[in-house]
Amino acid sequence: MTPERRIDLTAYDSRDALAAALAQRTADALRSEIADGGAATLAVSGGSTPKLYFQKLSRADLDWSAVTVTLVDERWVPDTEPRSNAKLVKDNLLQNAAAAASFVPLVTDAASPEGGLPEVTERAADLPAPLTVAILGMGGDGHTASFFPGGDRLEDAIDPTGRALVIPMRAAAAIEPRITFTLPALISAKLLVLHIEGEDKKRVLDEALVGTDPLAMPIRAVIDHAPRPLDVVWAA
Ligand SMILES: O=C(O)[C@H](O)[C@@H](O)[C@H](O)[C@H](O)COP(=O)(O)O
Repeated sequence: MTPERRIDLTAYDSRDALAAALAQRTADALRSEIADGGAATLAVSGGSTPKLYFQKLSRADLDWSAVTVTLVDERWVPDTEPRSNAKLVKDNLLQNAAAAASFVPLVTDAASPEGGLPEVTERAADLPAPLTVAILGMGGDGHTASFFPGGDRLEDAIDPTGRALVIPMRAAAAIEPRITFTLPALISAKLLVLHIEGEDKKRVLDEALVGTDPLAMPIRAVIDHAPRPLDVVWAA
């Protein structure tokens, strides 16, 4: 029996309204965590969707010096490259008030994510667990993070019982070699949100909700194993 696939979808009238609301929710969660424990962690995705959200969040009034920002996943390229998620975050999120945040990159000087894995694992392990906030995106093939269909380490990455925090990933659709937080690391976040925009992505989500194979559409692994209905924010 396929587990009932449950999501909690919030549709916004505009991408601007979505970005403002998601920035507010993120800031509230970070403030609350800082008030409780003195520090907070935020893991964000790359790609084109989150740019406006980053720009709005960068102006949030909170103690950014107590926040560590990292990435849900990364392309294994220098942070000077246009394809770098670290570059996207530095150019759009680590600006304004958020410039005071710490940033933990997922790329090292190693030639490959496999070679850099020990150091990246150490960086991830040094972050307070669980993540305070993790913001996921989704590709048109139903990938999220670097959980790509056909990925060489996909089964390990989406194993809900896996012990690895981060894992290398190679897949035709990924273009570059990748490094990604794993499913257990992401679904344990105190606030986990899937941020998608456009009619096409909504159709991809609808398809993911009716099918069953997480290897075919890895977003299904997040939906199936998240400890509560996956929080989805969408605007046309
Ligand atoms: O490194 C990445 O590309 C992301 O982490 C990836 O998982 C992204 O969220 C989706 O590919 C959606 O990307 P778009 O927002 O560009 O559609």
